[in-house]
Amino acid sequence: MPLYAGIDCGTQGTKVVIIDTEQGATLGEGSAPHEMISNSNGRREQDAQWWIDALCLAFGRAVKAAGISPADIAAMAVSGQQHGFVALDKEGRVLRAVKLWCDTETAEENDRLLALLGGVKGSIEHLGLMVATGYTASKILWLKTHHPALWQRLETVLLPHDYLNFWLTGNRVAEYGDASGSGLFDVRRRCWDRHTVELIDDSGRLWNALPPLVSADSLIGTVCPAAAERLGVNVTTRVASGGGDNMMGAIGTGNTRPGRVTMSLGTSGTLFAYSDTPVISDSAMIAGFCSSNNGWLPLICTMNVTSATSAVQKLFKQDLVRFNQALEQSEIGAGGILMLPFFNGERVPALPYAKASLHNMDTDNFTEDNLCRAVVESATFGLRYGLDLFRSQGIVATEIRLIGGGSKSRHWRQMVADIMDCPVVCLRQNETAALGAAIQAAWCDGLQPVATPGEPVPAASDLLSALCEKFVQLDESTLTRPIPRQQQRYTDLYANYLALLNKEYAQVAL
Ligand SMILES: Nc1ncnc2c1ncn2[C@@H]1O[C@H](COP(=O)(O)OP(=O)(O)O)[C@@H](O)[C@H]1O
Ligand SMILES: O=C(CO)[C@@H](O)[C@H](O)COP(=O)(O)O
Repeated sequence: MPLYAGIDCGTQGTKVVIIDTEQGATLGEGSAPHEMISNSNGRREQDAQWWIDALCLAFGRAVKAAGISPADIAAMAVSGQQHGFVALDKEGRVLRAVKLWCDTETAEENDRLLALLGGVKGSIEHLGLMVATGYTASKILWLKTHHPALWQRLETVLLPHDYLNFWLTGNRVAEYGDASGSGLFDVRRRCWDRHTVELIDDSGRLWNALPPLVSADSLIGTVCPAAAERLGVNVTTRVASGGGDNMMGAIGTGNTRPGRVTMSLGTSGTLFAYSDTPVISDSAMIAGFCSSNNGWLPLICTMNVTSATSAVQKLFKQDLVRFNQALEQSEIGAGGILMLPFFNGERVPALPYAKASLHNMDTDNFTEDNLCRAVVESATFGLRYGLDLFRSQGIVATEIRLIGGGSKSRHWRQMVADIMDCPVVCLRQNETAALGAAIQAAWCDGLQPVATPGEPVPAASDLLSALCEKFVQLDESTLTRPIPRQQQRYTDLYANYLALLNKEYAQVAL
């Protein structure tokens, strides 16, 4: 049985999807949550061991749901939240808690690095993108500055998905798509950028700590005995390159060729579109990352989507049913309340030091329902800001493929359609990053000459298209079109949001 597993280590949890390529079916899914260490300095960290424990739990649940023996899984791949910094010592021990993509404690180090690179222009010249707070590079400079003793023990720099690959196989490698979000990688030449690396550290320690790069269509090894025992798989189970979660979300939404736009309403909000050629945009806010199918993936990321909505949900001790009720019961515009949802600083626009704020409250509109609506509207306005940047680069969205936890809410889907003035649709398989990883595992495995003895190895892009065709299906029941009256109302409200943003952050070029 040709079975493949996809593992997605997201911010809030790990999800696993198991597929059967012969039947073209998803057999089972499992998930397990993660904790987060945070403080008001912008610290956002996780213990790498939590990911392994969640992986094992979610994997076991998916295997059980699929009703298969894990020993029958031919290959697997890992998708991971981007930009985290896993620092390993020589023995493969993790040196400290992992700073995540949403950590803004290293904003100062990012400012320093950006200045050393020669500002936005210099950063784009060297890397093809602007280093942003949240990327791995400033976290490395932070470790060197604040923890010199740990710095002396740094042997390898890994991203979250690379670390899980290391746990699975014992191999320390990186893959182009995820590596392109490190801030140490030249997206045009697809290699580590020595100049940037040496601005952080010219002793050779950092350069030597960067793992070799592999292309997205590679297998990186087989499962090592310790991991095989915990997962119940064979030591012959192959592990594919894997990639960043947005890169895998692109595969899992069929966004593997130009002309499609995916939007994710996860802990972060993202917007991305595939390109066959490097995308060095006029706007430094668009990150021209590489994809995890050997192309490019221009991407916009906002830091406050379900992280912001869950903060309000938690405040009112609501479950998701009650939260959605609040969206249903409140009116467009939240009675006039406007929020800037920057609980966590922000990447797009580049406001790493920003804090969230509420505006325009009076005794009438200050209700639980309005506050719930205000946070969802503001998080969605943040993505509209991103979509306008895409549109200004000629990236056309005629239909948005909507993924991430928030896309499960029909009220939120309607809001996205109205605010973006574009139809939106979800996928039948909601865990698109985990599905993308499972597809990538099948893809890499299918490209091996030994996989189908005697038969020619298919062209890489043909095989990937065929797999996407088989597994990526739109859920037509979620197709949501803009409602003209609501869309018009949101045009005005979005203008108010932009005016507020400009007023509050006039000192920043927005
Ligand atoms: N029906 C829903 N309505 C609103 N928000 C939802 C709904 N279902 C899930 N979510 C939000 O989505 C979040 C999880 O999103 P997800 O994309 O899985 O996160 P990540 O990949 O960043 O870990 C949950 O914490 C919750 O806030
Ligand atoms: O930083 C980015 C993209 O540049 C984030 O999108 C992370 O990759 C985290 O993703 P989720 O946990 O929200 O899926």
